[in-house]
Amino acid sequence: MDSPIPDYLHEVLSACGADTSGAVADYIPELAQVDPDRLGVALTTVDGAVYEAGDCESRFTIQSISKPFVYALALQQRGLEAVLDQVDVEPSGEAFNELSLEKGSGRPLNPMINAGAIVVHTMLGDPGDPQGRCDQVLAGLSAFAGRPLDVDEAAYGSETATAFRNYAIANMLRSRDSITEDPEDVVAAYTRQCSVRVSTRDLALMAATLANGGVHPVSEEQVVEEWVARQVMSVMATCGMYDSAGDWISTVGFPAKSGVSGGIIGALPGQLGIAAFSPRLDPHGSSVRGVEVCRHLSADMGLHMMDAPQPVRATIRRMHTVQQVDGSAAKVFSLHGSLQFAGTERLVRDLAEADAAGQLSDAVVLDLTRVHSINAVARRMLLETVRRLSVEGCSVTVVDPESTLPDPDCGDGLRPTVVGTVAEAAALGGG
Ligand SMILES: NC(=O)CC[C@H](N)C(=O)O
Repeated sequence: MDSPIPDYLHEVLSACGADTSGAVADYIPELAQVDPDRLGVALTTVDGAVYEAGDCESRFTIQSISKPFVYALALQQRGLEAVLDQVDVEPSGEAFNELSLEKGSGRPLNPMINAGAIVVHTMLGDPGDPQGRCDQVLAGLSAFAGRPLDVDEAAYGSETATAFRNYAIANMLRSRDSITEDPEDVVAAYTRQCSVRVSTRDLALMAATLANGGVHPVSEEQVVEEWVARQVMSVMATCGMYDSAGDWISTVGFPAKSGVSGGIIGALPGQLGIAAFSPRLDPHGSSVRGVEVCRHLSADMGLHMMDAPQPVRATIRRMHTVQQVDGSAAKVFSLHGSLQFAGTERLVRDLAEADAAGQLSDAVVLDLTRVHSINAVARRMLLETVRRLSVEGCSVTVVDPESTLPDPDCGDGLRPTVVGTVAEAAALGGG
């Protein structure tokens, strides 16, 4: 059987392909030369499956899509505090190339607009070493892509010759000591960052690395730590689409970043990296058809982050009573799915209510056979509940054949009995 997913992606491209509105960026002369009809989409799961349709192999310059990744590298190298000290994380509601700084602090508003990205760029490597910085940027972006990338020298030359706006921004930053090097050198190095060549497929893998907590889905390299990926995706969600960020997050609903060469990425934490490419841009500087492709994917595939997940009561699959060897009854709570705060709260509440109503027998069995993961807060809540029940004289047995709750230490020297099946729990009970 062939997977239906590539066929679906082809359908999305046909649905979006007819729209020829917008215009290629021409403030960078080299970008005005590209074939405006190119269109591609790629989707990568966090375990490394890549699906693509259309033009996914041809290369284009990464432009502003470099910003979240270089922000990630700076966070990893300098730490959150040091980076926040220089660049805030507030949506600007302005165009990407606005000459603006935050009132009061004088910092650029966020790292997704040029002012912020230029400062973040200078935070990598050793001060006064633009060459070393460019090497680090290229190595870092390559690690995110999982293959060695290169720089499009023609695009680089073309942009540095016409980067008047960025020179103005860099001079503004220099006048406030937000950057300390020569503004022209800084713009040149930042422009090299924007001129790194990628394919749509590369971008999908880079986005998937963020979605996968900083680990590349194929090379399995931990490119940045999990907290870094979280910080970057948060800022992409609020600032990645510049002055259309609010519309984007309410309609499409996943963290994203666009660039003036026509690329756009989306990262859905724990699930997917998405990339689309089509050079004609809307007035915000984002790909017209790339945005449309993302809208389709989000609507068809249910990718909006704010879509309510399954009702939490689903955590308790079944509640029943079993007879133990000594003839007494034990209450069995069979749980399933992935335990987080809300689902575990429901279990704790049911236990507390049953206890208060005198309906809880002296033996309780927590059956985790069908639970596939327990996060940190759910673990703490479960162990504390076991501890409290034990202190009240209730014997708690945990059925955990796959060790989903390893080392169940409740504190105070208390540990529940752990067995592999409910039958084993009943065979132990009361005896
Ligand atoms: N939005 C973008 O992609 C802008 C990147 C471009 N290199 C610039 O700085 O102007």
